[in-house]
Amino acid sequence: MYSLKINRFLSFCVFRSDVVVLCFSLANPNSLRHVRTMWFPEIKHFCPRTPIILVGCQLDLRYADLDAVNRARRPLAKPIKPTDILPPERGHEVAKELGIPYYETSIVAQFGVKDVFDNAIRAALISRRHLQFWKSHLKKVQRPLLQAPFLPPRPPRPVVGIPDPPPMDGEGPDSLFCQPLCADVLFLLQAGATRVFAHKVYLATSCSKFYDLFTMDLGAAGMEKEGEESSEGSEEEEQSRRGAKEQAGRTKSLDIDKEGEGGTRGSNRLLMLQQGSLRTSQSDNALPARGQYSMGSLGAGRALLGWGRGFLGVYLEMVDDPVTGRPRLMTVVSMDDLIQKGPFQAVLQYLYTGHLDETRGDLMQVATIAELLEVFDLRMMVANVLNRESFMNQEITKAFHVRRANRIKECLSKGTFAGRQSEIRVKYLFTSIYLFIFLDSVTHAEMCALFLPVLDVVFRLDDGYLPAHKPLLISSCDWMAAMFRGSFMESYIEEVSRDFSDSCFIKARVWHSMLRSIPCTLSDFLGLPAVSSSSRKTSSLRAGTRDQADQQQR
Ligand SMILES: Nc1nc2c(ncn2[C@@H]2O[C@H](COP(=O)(O)OP(=O)(O)OP(=O)(O)O)[C@@H](O)[C@H]2O)c(=O)[nH]1
Repeated sequence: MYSLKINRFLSFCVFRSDVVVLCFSLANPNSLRHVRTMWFPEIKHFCPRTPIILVGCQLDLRYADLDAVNRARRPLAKPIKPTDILPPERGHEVAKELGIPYYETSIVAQFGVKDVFDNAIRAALISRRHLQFWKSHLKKVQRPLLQAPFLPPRPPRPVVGIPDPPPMDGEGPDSLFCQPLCADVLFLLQAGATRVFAHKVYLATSCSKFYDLFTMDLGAAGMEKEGEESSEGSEEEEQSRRGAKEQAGRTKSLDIDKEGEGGTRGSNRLLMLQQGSLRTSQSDNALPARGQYSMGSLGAGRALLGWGRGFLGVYLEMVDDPVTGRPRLMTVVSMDDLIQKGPFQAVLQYLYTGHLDETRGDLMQVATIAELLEVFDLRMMVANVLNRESFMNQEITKAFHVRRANRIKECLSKGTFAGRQSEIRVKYLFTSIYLFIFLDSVTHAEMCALFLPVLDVVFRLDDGYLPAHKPLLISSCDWMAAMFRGSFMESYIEEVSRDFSDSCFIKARVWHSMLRSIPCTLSDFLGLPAVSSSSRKTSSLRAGTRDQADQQQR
């Protein structure tokens, strides 16, 4: 009965047809089997001369998420299994066996429908040409053509799972100070015999003295001027000399170890700096060889006489990184010979962490240096220890962090470093991205926004550039630390463009993985207008490497 119905149907539909398009589903192997065993023989039986083309439908299901497809189907519909999906070869094999052309289509992907109709027409016209061979307009008709392959849709991005980093409990900055990876400032103590590496971003956010020092203009012109004045013996020079003497006198009065020739050597160096030379103690064997810390090669520097007690001069120089050994441009600060390494390191450590090792035997020297650097809360901590009131120091440590945060907020509200539109934009980029990384720390985010001059890494994202601070990233994130420690290319890549001559670039994917998020674009992610390629070369970003820019200009 069933067969009879089909025969009637076929004889009705196919009779006198020009072409038959025989379809099956690429997600149903039975439908292809029926093509070969039932439909093709039946059609051939009723219309032996009618051309047939074979069409595999629902091509998109070959690349689709079948779970999602099955969920969207009717509840009682038979679910499609991955084994149901037919590869292209199966259709081609059957078509070859039957001697007919083969095409694949998808309505959903809008693929192949035109191919089917174009080639069905060709097949029909070719068939007609056999019957009406004298008709000239049929001579140029082509046979059905091969179908161009389907370009599968791009697969979804793989989900990269990264576990949460272990909690650092404030040890990050401490260990960074002890192992100064990516240091960008070098303190020369004891006429260069002792070197202490540090990170500007930590010092500048905790101590206004260092903030002033690192944001100081180190133009060579200033140096030359000082030199000229020195040779001319002007009034200002006299005043400056007097200042130097007073300074030396003040320094000598400090309760710091005065053993050896420190005082004399310090005075000599003060005099040399006064005369406009930062080639401190070239004759002093304690300084590194190769003239590494003379400012001859870069020429950007300043004498700091009269600027602050304990400081002799500051200049830029290429210095080998203490961890990776690769040369980096660093700010070299010559300190007075009377400043001892141990207490000075204790002060710097406080500026990183807000903590003081109360068991130290040199607390008096620590207090003295803290006073020199105007770190008065540290001085108070020492006083508390000496007065057996060290229980109060916890509050001072808390206040240290709060005060730092407040100071940064105050600067933000005043618009420090936010002179131009592009700078403001960069500032907000900073804030957002650091908030994302240091989820628990608003302080970091805001201080990054402020300290454009100490930027040292630029992330290249899909739709813009994001400058940042390596020390903060390293001390707060193990992966960042691993990346910059030297094992990865990112730790030593230098310079992709002249604007970021001390920068390294990291691929957006790395950054996205770090954030455990795959936003389309940075601006989508942050809800901000994108930083365009033109605006990425803004002066605000150049401010990140202002030192180098000054250098290049000169
Ligand atoms: N994923 C996918 N589904 C398709 C495609 N073409 C048709 N379908 C689905 O297949 C089912 C049947 O489609 P129809 O066009 O009705 O097929 P038909 O052979 O004409 O069926 P009848 O009208 O019952 O004769 C519908 O649920 C369509 O949504 C395709 O290219 N891709």
